[in-house]
Amino acid sequence: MCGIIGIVGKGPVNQLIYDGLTMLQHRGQDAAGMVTWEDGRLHLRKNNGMVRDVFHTRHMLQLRGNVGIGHVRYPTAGCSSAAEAQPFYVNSPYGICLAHNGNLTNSETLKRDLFIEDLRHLNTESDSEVLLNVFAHELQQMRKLRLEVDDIFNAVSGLHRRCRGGYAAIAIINGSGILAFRDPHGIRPVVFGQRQTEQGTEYMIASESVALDVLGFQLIRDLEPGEAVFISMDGELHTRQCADNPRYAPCIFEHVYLARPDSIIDGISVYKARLRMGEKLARRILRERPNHDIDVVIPIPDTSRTAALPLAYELGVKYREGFVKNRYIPRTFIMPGQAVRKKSVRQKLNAIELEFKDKNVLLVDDSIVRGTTSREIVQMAREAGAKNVYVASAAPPVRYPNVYGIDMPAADEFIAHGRSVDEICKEIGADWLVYQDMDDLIQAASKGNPIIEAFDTSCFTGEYVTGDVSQDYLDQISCARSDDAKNQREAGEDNLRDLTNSA
Ligand SMILES: O=P(O)(O)OC[C@H]1O[C@H](OP(=O)(O)OP(=O)(O)O)[C@H](O)[C@@H]1O
Ligand SMILES: NC(=O)CC[C@H](N)C(=O)O
Ligand SMILES: [Mg+2]
Repeated sequence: MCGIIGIVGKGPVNQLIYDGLTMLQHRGQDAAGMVTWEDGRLHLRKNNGMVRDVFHTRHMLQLRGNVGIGHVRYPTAGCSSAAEAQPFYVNSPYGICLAHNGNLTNSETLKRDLFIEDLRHLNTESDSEVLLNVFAHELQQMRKLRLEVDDIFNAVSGLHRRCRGGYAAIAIINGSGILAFRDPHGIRPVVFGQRQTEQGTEYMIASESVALDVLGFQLIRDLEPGEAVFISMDGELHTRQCADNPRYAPCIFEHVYLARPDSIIDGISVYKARLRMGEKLARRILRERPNHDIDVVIPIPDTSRTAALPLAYELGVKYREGFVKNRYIPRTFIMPGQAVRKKSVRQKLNAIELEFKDKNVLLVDDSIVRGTTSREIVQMAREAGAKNVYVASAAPPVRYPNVYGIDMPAADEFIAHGRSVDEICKEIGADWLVYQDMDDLIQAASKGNPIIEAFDTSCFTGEYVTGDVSQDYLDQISCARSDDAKNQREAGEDNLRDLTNSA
């Protein structure tokens, strides 16, 4: 769940893209990048780090032009090296840069095809470089010096036929304009909007509408599954459905955790969806424990706060912010490696003792994945003097890997894997644990837009909307991307760097 952005403006776009990327920072904290276009030249800056660390004044001065794209990365493929930061660039045909949110599930096959049949070299392990090269190859097939809009859309159709998985992407094609497309299930989000200036209309495309709001763009709409939007360098907008069998099935985890609450995704207010999750969870609690003895509801900041408030209200119990969040520690779930995640939960959250002392507290989180947060937090609540510690999760147990752009590759890393709810409760050290029902979660999201009848719920149900995720593939990613595998790889990379330095 990286963040992507693209702007065709009437003046310099570097500061707009920088500001937009900071609004999408919650989608990727590992690396950031931006490319701008100016009279046939592409200016690129990307590196590991948060947006504020990657772009310094000297870089911003270089990022000239009225058209550009940007990316914040949370790796789901390859490694976390700066070489895999995005946008990626390919010089032929035309000069293209691409920023990708999602994960391809057939990238190994595509890599082979690209090398053997399309004679293309890939320089990293990133699936996004694969996506860019597939697109570049499809465009090259047109054999045109000057591209027509239909050529570009036909290339996207060709890409849809070859690529599998989740992908929302924005590309800049030298001399032509900016293109965005969304996979045929619309798994990852993309919206576009416009704003009027004295020089004419400016267009913006982004992962989440919050980036448009803050930069003063009005939301036009979401891209539909399989659809593409193209905005020429001089600001003409075109859209086309490019997939043969598009079917809406967006990722429900965007509504649970990934997206900001002030975004609207596929016509659904994420904020309202979370409020409904809280209400539904309260009703479940009342069904299971009509005579509960909860004294106070305490959210686990940040994401669960939206759901915890209506939950407390429905229960008729006080809502108290018993944990204070250190605003300088970012999201822990998307940090790379268990040791840093665990340490960061302690640095991030601190208990206010008086809200816990001698009370039966209900701690509310949006989701429990590896259990890093809940294990620590339950212990902190006890240390703060709580009498009984209950935990409620606004999403059902996460038991299956995600393969569409969330880095949850190894089922045995999830606390709910192979455990009953009672066993999970024991594992996190709580006195009682309750999860949201799957149907309630789907209703909480779909009520915002009844047109969307299906969601990708794979991490809860093991049903993958693309219908082509084999056990073999799941075994492969578990092997390649588990925390252990990453640790080993990173140790190897350090050795390599040392060797390189000493050479
Ligand atoms: O069970 P776990 O593996 O710990 O994952 C789940 C936790 O991680 C996320 O919080 P995070 O700190 O990433 O971000 P937030 O501040 O947006 O809640 C999420 O909101 C849960 O609290
Ligand atoms: N989280 C994402 O969307 C990741 C994009 C891409 N698969 C990468 O690893 O860089
Ligand atoms: Mg959290």
